[in-house]
Amino acid sequence: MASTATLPTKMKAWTYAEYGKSSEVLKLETDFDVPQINDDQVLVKVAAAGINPIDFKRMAGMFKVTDSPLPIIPGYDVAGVVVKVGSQVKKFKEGDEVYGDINEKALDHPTQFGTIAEYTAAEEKLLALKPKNLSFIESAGLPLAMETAYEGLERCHFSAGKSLLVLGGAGGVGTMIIQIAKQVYGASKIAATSSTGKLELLKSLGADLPIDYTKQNFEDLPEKFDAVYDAVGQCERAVKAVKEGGHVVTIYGAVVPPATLFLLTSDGATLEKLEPFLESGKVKPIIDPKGIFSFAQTPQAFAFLETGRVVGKVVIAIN
Ligand SMILES: NC(=O)C1=CN([C@@H]2O[C@H](COP(=O)(O)OP(=O)(O)OC[C@H]3O[C@@H](n4cnc5c(N)ncnc54)[C@H](OP(=O)(O)O)[C@@H]3O)[C@@H](O)[C@H]2O)C=CC1
Ligand SMILES: CC[C@H]1OC(C)=C(O)C1=O
Repeated sequence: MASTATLPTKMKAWTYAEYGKSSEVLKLETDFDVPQINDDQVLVKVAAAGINPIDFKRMAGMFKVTDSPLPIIPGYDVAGVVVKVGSQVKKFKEGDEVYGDINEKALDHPTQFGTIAEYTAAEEKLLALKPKNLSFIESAGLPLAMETAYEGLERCHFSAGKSLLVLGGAGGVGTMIIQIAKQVYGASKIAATSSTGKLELLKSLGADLPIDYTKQNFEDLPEKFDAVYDAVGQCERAVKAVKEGGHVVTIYGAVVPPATLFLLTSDGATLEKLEPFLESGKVKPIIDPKGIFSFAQTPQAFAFLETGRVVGKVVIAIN
């Protein structure tokens, strides 16, 4: 048990005390309180933090009604080392290398103390042991996007031999949807959309039919799909591409029946379920070649993610 004397009481953290654009409100604090942990939580020394669009949407105040109080440390995804465990914690001990999305419900009072900091706290049920073959940086980019990809396929009742259309195949979620549909579920055929320069990436991930949305409208194709997973907010068009009796899920924007919108539930058990596919390399973390930033470069990391053109993930190396 680390004596509390060996743990600092203050830490560096990127925070915002008002809602707004990341370029205007993000500030580096050097004496932020290290989070106190509850009995069912662990304290993690952060090695890397993954950022997601929810981070800058929340920062803009899109979800302030159900948010935690300001000032907020952004960041949902973490990879790091357990340095303290609560009295009820069973799964982890000090020194364990862990990762996860620290907010069980993305919009229901996400924690004030996010992951873009030297330390963060999380319920043990939201975390899993980091896959041994992946670095902290590779792992930090996985949790929220991979859990969203998996949950959406589950909600589509996806299964072996079925066909899938992915709208937005090159992003953090889309790159996971393609791989998981192929490697975990055994999809018979995967079509996915991106702009011209990312089509080869889609094929490398397992897409049989990459669709260049700058040249083709997927809904005009004669082929229809057992499931359509919309990760870009094109629900009205998505429902035109599904087979009779098929399923359409969306994770963003207006919902058009029979599609359904869902918000992911963060769960360490999902990470554990997918671990064999990560450790075997069948499912790989996809980080944009320009997507790794230092702690000091956090504003630049957000600026890059906010372009909406990222391939896979953006990750911030912290320790
Ligand atoms: N409901 C939920 O639980 C969740 C919702 N989300 C939301 O889902 C969306 C996707 O998240 P995430 O993958 O992290 O986002 P990213 O920022 O990683 O997505 C970037 C990618 O989107 C692609 N893209 C943008 N527009 C289109 C388009 N019209 N057609 C096809 N591809 C497009 C880009 O490819 P290109 O440059 O080729 O256009 C780019 O590679 C976000 O709005 C996010 O807020 C995410 C996670 C959970
Ligand atoms: C309503 C979708 C919202 O929730 C998450 C996690 C996002 O990224 C969103 O846009």
